[in-house]
Amino acid sequence: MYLLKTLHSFDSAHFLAGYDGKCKNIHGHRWTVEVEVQSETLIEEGQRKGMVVDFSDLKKDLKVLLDGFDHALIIERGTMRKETLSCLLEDDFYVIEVDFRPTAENFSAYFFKELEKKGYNVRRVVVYETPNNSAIFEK
Ligand SMILES: Nc1nc2c(c(=O)[nH]1)N=C([C@H](O)[C@H](O)COP(=O)(O)OP(=O)(O)OP(=O)(O)O)CN2
Ligand SMILES: [Zn+2]
Repeated sequence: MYLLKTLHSFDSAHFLAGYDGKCKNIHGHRWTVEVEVQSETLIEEGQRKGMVVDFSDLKKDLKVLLDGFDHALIIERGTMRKETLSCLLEDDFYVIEVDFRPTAENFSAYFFKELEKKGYNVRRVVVYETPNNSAIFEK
């Protein structure tokens, strides 16, 4: 089995609603996302001969996906008072609402599925919330 690995990072703020501790407050991370794709075989012809996928394509797709979250405030839908959210949006802050609690675990599953939608045979996605703490979603 061939495995290819690449990583990319983004900076964003989040908070864990209902968390009993400091993570209930809005705070930021430099999230680093490591992606592994797999294949039993290599491409046999053309520019990508001898490759699982072209690193350039994988890097570009991962960057597009992650850059969408860069410098955003990521909020689990329904966990911020409507008025507060409206004020942030009116003042032109970049806010993204997601349908999951924004933990490293949920992000790893989310990025895994998004990359699968783009056609990659994804083996594993690791999301580092800090250099020491990471969550993994794998097949
Ligand atoms: N299993 C998980 N546990 C926690 C997650 C998570 O995504 N998955 N997330 C958090 C918070 O987001 C928090 O920011 C992490 O804080 P902490 O563990 O305290 O990490 P630090 O490195 O910032 O800790 P210091 O002790 O301040 O260095 C919590 N748990
Ligand atoms: Zn956090």
